[in-house]
Amino acid sequence: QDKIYSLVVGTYTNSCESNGIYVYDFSTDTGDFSLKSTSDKIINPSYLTISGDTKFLYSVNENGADSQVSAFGFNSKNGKLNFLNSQDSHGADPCYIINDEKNVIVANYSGGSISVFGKNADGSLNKAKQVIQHEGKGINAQRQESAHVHMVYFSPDKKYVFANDLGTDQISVYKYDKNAPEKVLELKERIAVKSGSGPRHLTFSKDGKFAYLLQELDGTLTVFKYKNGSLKQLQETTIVAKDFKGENSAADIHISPNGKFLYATNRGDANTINAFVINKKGTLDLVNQVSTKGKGPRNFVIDPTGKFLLVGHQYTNEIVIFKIDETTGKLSDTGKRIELCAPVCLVFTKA
Ligand SMILES: O=C1O[C@H](COP(=O)(O)O)[C@@H](O)[C@H](O)[C@H]1O
Repeated sequence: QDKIYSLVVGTYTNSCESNGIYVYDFSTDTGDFSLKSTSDKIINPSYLTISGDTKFLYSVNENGADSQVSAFGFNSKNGKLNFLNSQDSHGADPCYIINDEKNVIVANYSGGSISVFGKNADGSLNKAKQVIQHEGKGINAQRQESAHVHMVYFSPDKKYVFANDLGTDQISVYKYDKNAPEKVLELKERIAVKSGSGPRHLTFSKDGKFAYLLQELDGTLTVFKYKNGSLKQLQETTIVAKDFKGENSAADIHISPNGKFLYATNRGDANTINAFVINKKGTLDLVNQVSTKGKGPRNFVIDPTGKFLLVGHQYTNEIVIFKIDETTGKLSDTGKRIELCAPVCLVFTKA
């Protein structure tokens, strides 16, 4: 019997014809899929997050200075979305969103800020209860002219929130108090990373002892030992091939559910994905680099059973489905494609 999960995809709606959010059934036995529902037409729900009980979905609506954050009721069986409400994002171009049972937290890229929204019992969102403005710049005049928060991410124990700022080359570590009426986030420290590298996405090892940071502007991949909100650098490697010439635009990073392999993508002129083995010390050994078979691999996801890796291509308008070799970590193209406009965020949840 097939194991079926829901695959939920957030898209841009301003570059081609898209309703916004698309929900598919996905078989982790075969890699086959079928569309089961879409949202009504909404503006650029490029990033989304689903509540732990799968009853609610929260998305950003990237729209310059007029950006919003939206709440939906979600039926993970039939994929139906029921719009609840929207709130001002309090920062231009929100590009990452996370949630727990109490709050929704958003990274505003162009605005360089973080906003925290309390949840109501019916899943809808209150107005922002905390907005933190990052300040500063970096050495890359075009891309680092001001703060650009690219990701907010819970620590494995959810006691901290990490905020990667591409504009200032810093990871800000915030203590997280989910029950606080206003001051949910309190700055613990700011960690400087390589100048001009542009911190973008990070992930933690399965045992929570290591963190892996992907830097967009130069393709650096930094490995840290992690404990109680503190990061200690262990290794600095790269996703850029030695002979590569062209623009880098590193994008996304994830670890396989068995904890053995780490994958990271590069956009720009590369459009590649690197596979690494995570060794016992938490550091990375390169397995190989392959083409993602499209342009603009903005995000990717690994199915919950670890058999398939799906890459969303923002510019070639399709999700490419790779099979993972569970012994070596190598990817092979299944030839299966999900065609849709400008896919960005891919999330698996129970069906
Ligand atoms: O300038 C912008 O950049 C952010 C981040 O884009 P990314 O492709 O590097 O992830 C984007 O979310 C926003 O729409 C855009 O205005």
